[in-house]
Amino acid sequence: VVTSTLDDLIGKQFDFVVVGAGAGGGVIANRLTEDPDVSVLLIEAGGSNEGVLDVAAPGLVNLLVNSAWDWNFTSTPQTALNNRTLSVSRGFILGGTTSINQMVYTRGSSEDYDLWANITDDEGWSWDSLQKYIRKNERFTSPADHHNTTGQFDPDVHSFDGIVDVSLQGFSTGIDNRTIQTTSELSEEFPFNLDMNSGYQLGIGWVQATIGNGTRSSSAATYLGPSFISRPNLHVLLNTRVLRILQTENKQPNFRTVEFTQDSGETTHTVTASKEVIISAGTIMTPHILMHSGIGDSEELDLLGIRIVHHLPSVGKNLTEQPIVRNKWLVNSTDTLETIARNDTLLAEVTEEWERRRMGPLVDPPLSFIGWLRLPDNSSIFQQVPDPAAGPNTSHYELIVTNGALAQPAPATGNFLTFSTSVSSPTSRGSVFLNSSNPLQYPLINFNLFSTTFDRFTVREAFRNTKRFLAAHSWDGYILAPPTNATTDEELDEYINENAATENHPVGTAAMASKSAAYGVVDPDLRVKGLSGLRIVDAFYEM
Ligand SMILES: Cc1cc2nc3c(=O)[nH]c(=O)nc-3n(C[C@H](O)[C@H](O)[C@H](O)COP(=O)(O)OP(=O)(O)OC[C@H]3O[C@@H](n4cnc5c(N)ncnc54)[C@H](O)[C@@H]3O)c2cc1C
Repeated sequence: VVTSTLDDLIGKQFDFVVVGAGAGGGVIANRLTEDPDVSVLLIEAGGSNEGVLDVAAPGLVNLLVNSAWDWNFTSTPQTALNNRTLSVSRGFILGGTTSINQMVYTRGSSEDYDLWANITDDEGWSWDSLQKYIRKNERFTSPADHHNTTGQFDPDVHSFDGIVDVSLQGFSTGIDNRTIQTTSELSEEFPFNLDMNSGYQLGIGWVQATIGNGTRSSSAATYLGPSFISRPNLHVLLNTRVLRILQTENKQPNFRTVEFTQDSGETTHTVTASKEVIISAGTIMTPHILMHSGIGDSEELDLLGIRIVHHLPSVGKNLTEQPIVRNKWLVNSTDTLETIARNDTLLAEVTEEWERRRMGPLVDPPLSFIGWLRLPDNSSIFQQVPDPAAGPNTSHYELIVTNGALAQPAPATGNFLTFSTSVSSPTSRGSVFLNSSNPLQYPLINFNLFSTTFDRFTVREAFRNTKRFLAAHSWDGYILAPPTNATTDEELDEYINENAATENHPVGTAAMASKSAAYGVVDPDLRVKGLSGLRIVDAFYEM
């Protein structure tokens, strides 16, 4: 049952109540209801994804940021970025952020998972242990144009019978050959990687995206899609905002009661799970709900007049984000994204092609290659700070190659090539904290971007390295002008400070730590430390 009407649930009892239907919530509600004797209520603040063209058509993804499907959060002023505030997107719709994201299917490096296992003291989080779940999730399918994909991925590291569709690019772009040629021309610094999802991520390779038949394969379309949603034991309540989790019995510390509203707080209701509540509201809203429930740093919550029920100081701390700069080169071509974006007739034509045949430029998100790269081992930064990457085969920065400008709306004139550079192993940490004791008010999100010398050094070097990539012969005659003439550290910093944004990959505010660690929000079984009845399943990260 998918409903926005509370009356549809009258008389029903739930073993589990899951808060938030994004990546984490969709999976957990689906897996729990595999057992017909287990009943689940999944509560989502946003509305249905049904029939939303911009969500379904991958090429329209840039219209989703700052739309009605986005929570539209804003960060606090970022000191290192000329005090600019940054927009923070999160999906406000069934499927959560998987309904508005860029769909890139990135598993990460095997060393990242092994670090989780190490820190949590739980082998279950290692790369090898997680393989069976990674495979259960993935269904690798043919791209929209059904081209021959030999040499573009490694079938051995994929599964072909999971739940979420994954495919390679389905519409080739004018820069594909030049990019591939550069990986042989400059193979030492920018090697081709046949499949960056093998556990060995370093190099440049073809993007794999959570797309099937040219259509977004979100958690709403898959785990909560037609094959599962009619289960009589699965209930989804839309347009419902969870405010707090309440202590169920006066027996501390059991939290199984969820308080919510459907009319901006005018009336509130509660539902109690007979077994457990699972919060899957994401990196921004999970700590927000916990803190309003009195679970957090007691001194800090006291200042807001929130009654403390469980002192857990790590809640909302450790916010980790990957800063990105979208570097835009002016190019000598009209075969780029802006040609379609600024011509309404052409846009209507490609939209019709997508609607009728699931073909054409709208079958892909606006990127065709990704690179995961490291600073050289002898970089001067490593004389000042230890290498923060999870291991020697894990990247420090990411390159994202787009055949056009990513600005929305498209620039009025000119054609572009964007090489976005992002710090993939950032060391800056920020926090999510409350603005007031009113759970309907948005929290204060402070990423604290570029508060470390490592992040600053890496973003500068990533830009310099990108310039070397584009100086290869493969790009002869293509590039007309660089995004900036900056070359010194000071000049580059000015450019970065005006142009850096968040990559919308925040993690860490409900961090996982070992059972014995005094810090962390959840243990390796995802139970909130020191409480019973309450787990967190969303974008976590180790402290
Ligand atoms: C623009 C953009 C592009 C991205 N691109 C990529 C990409 O290409 N590849 C990739 O792997 N990742 C990408 N990401 C990140 C990725 O989508 C997220 O990391 C992931 O979806 C996080 O999953 P989650 O379950 O933690 O939270 P979400 O998917 O955000 O789910 C949380 C859900 O909880 C709901 N919720 C929150 N608060 C409440 C409340 N109080 N009451 C009820 N419901 C609530 C939300 O509405 C939402 O549905 C991108 C993100 C953005 C914004």
